[in-house]
Amino acid sequence: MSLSPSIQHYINGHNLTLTTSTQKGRTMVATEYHHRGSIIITSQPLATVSVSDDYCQHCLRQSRKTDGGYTPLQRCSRCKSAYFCDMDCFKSAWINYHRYVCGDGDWRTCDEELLERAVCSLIRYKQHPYTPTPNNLDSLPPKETLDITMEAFSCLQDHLDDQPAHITQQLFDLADKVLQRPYIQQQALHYGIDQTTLVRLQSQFQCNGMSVQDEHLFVVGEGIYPVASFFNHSCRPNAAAVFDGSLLLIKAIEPIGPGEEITLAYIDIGRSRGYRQRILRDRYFFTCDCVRCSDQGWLRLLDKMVGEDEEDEEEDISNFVISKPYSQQHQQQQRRRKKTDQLDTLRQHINHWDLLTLSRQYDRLKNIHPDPSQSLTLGTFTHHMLQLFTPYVWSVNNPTLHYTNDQSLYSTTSCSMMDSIPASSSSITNTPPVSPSSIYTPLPAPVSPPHHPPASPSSTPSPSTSTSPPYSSIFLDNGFYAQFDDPCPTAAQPPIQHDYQSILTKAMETCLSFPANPHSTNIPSTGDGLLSIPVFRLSTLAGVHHLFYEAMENKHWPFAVKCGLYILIQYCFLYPPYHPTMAHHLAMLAKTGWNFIVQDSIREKVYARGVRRWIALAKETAKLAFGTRDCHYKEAVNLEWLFRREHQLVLG
Ligand SMILES: C[S@@+](CC[C@H](N)C(=O)[O-])C[C@H]1O[C@@H](n2cnc3c(N)ncnc32)[C@H](O)[C@@H]1O
Repeated sequence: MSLSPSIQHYINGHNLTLTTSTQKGRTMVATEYHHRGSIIITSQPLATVSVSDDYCQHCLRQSRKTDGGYTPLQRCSRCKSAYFCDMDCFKSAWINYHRYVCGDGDWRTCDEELLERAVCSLIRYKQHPYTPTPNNLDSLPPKETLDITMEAFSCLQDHLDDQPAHITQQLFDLADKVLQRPYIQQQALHYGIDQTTLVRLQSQFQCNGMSVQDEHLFVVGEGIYPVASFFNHSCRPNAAAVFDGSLLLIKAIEPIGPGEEITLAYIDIGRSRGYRQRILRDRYFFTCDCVRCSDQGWLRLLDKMVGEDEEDEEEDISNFVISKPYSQQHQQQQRRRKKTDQLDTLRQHINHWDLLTLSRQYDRLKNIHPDPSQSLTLGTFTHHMLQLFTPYVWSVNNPTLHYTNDQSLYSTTSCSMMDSIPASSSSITNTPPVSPSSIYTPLPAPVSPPHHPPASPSSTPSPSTSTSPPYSSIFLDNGFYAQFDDPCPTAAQPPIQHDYQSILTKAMETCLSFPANPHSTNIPSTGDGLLSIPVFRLSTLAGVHHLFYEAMENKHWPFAVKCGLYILIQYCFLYPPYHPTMAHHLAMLAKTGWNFIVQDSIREKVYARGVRRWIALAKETAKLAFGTRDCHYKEAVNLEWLFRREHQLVLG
């Protein structure tokens, strides 16, 4: 379907263009350079549904920040069941939808409410068509007016012909039900909105709907975002959707050059290949051919490495079946027992993992490898991969980060932090651990070219002869530099590749060379008397996630730090370095690490280096993934300030 001139103008005004391909349909392509962290375009919702009473039903914010702090949500005084930020949100919600359903006592499914809301929006638009003001036509970048949202909506793909018959029947049933609502019936008839229209709408929702997330990546609602729906999917996307309330922002998580397609991930890319393919096929009706899914793609080894997690998926699916036959129940019991056993084994690995010894042993100047004849433990896997990944995965990706041999690591006079110091922190004299409430942020269900020229072998300092190791710093572009006690890539051992793809490829090949790869039938012992576990597998990651939250709740920081480090390594494989999920995890790791060293007044320098690294990476990643107004960034700035202020006290 061809696009109207106003949508074309809107898209072109954001340095984008829509091309068409036979394989993917419309494809959003950059016409200019979009730098990493920039907002490519925003998208207004046509309709949203909040899935929790903790969020405003209109703007999907949890509570609104005012000068006096946070204002709690207000309950509708009539129905006492709907919550809103304030009178403005309440009035808008009332006009759009709430007035029809307030106090009617009916329970609606999410799909049903979304359909009703969308139909109400359509009717309202037909009643009051939008007239553009000259201002809107001239502004650059152009604003998303209501007619742009509605026009984009009118040409969304629907894949109605691809729907199986039984699903189409369900769509017809719901369409019937919604058309009988008194507040829809007459108006729908008047404007020619019939059953077929509603069936098509639902099919459009299926392949264009988006989950709305809060700043902690919790799903808080579902929404239809017509402009954002022009973007295609990739399991290695170069852009990500983040939300400011109900407004969707598409952010570049990679530098995107003119002519490059801009892609989002429709599903969690932390899931297995089988899971992703199934959802993309059943819900979006296509087979993904991205760099991770295609046999020729540079990331093709990843899914081989992390394996399938069919068991977990089967469990997810069978939880929806209310009455299960005996054999199914028995199978479920067995699976639960297996899961408990798996968690016990993981706990043993983590308890056995000596963080201090392994941190010193796997020093980046020593070229220590785990024994290739024995399977990896969680600890040896994590420390071995840490050598390859951090901070190199970030530094090769970001031209504003670079290395130096500056040795003024602990000097508080070496740079000005004043711009970043939070006003409230200046009076702190004795720093407590970071408030647990700010750290209990559950994970979601459950981010180029080389910038460092390869060094000639002769320029690589030898670890054994080097008296002053080539420690490195990373400069952040706001004038502050966060220094890393890590050798420059040219000096690090095992050798660091000089571009992102090579780092990941090398890491995947390294992992797969160990006997504990997920496809080994006969996994040897770990050499530590521990049961072998498939360390790179997604089911192991899921287990460690579980233990991470458990440890944070119990304020068991050393245990939590180890889980957090392992999860970080897995995320380095699964997510691009500036992906929101990565930023969120780094923020938690930084807080966990800080609590670890502060609570027990730990003085080991190797720990301080680690914590400083996580804080700096959390700040850097949050800034680009979410922006500087986001809570992750502000928390990292606070932590950074605390760290610099307190490290003298903590470390002596
Ligand atoms: C949200 S729309 C994206 C825009 C769409 N290409 C269009 O023309 O409107 C989702 C649909 O686009 C197509 N699509 C998205 N990503 C794709 C991909 N990586 N490969 C093939 N088709 C894709 C599928 O048909 C999917 O159902």
